[in-house]
Amino acid sequence: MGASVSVEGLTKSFGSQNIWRDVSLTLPMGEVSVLLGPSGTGKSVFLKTLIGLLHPEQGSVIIDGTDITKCSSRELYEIRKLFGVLFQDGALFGSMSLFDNIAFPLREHTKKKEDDIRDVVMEKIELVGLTGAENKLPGEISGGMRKRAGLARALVLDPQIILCDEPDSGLDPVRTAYLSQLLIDINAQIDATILIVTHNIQVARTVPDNIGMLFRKELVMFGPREVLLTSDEPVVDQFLNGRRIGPIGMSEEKDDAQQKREQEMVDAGHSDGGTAEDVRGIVPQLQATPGLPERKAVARRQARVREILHTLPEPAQRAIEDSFIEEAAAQAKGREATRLTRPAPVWESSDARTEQIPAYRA
Ligand SMILES: Nc1ncnc2c1ncn2[C@@H]1O[C@H](COP(=O)(O)OP(=O)(O)OP(=O)(O)O)[C@@H](O)[C@H]1O
Repeated sequence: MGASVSVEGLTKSFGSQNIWRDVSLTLPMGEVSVLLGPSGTGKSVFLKTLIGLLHPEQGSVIIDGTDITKCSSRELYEIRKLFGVLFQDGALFGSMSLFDNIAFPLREHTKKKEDDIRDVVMEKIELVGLTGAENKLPGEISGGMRKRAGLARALVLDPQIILCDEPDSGLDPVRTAYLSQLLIDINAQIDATILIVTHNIQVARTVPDNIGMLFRKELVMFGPREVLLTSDEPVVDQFLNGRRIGPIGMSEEKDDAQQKREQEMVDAGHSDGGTAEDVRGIVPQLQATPGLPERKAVARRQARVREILHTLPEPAQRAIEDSFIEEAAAQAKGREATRLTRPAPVWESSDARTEQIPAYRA
């Protein structure tokens, strides 16, 4: 089971520039969460604060019972072993091969022999579809490959908490789909607590159990996907629909005059940049690959939603109840697919791997 992550009253500034203030949330243990927000709202700063790379001015970050804003550097070193982090740029050492980059945490934090390290590293390299590229330097491969190498490195210590900063940026849609499936499958297998920062609306709508939104230096909302995907909160609505109309502007927040001008243009027939269809609503969540354990996170999240269902607007209640029925049907189909086929996950069978994940090849 993943470790718990709880932040309370967190405030971060750089000099006189306040990034966000009074952020409180708990990442539900063993569930997948996504953090959204316009560029520059401090999502990466938030991830770095969770692992103690940046120090907040106020508030606490409790990881597995320890407040890392106040603990000793020795304790922080131990706590960091719980984490696997995929940084935005992959953060690989430029002078080391991919193999050595991925082996680095094992050599640094464990006493494993080189043979065992090789087994773990090659397993993770296969998992992310980089077999054959292990001797290359980061400068010799594409940005998407660097990203996948960063993910392999984030997974080598079998982390209880996985933080991914824009894992999909620089990836094509097919690889993004594989990556989304991979994160869901990892969660099904080890029940890790996962936090993903992304701008990808498709990922935000189909992958996480919980969604949070940073805007105007505050955490606007954080909660189960059912609640956010049916929310009328203007910022959430605008962001999930990728529209210009709404409180989010190109640089900072918009003033009323600009909002009015944009609304007039849309009323006159000019596209607002979103799709014609309203993409809000609860779309089915990605299921673990048939053959893997069912995700325990789903039942835990639905139980939380049931507790607050009566507090939500009527249309949201109806949409959520329908989504529960759909989810139960999808899970039943998954169980049936498992019973009929019992396929190994794609990366566990070498034959299947070559057949099924060519898209991950270098
Ligand atoms: N070490 C630092 N020193 C000073 N300012 C910083 C530092 N790190 C980040 N910032 C500032 O904090 C703000 C938030 O940056 P951050 O990278 O967290 O945004 P973000 O929401 O992740 O953006 P994007 O979606 O574009 O990646 C930016 O104004 C950035 O310049």
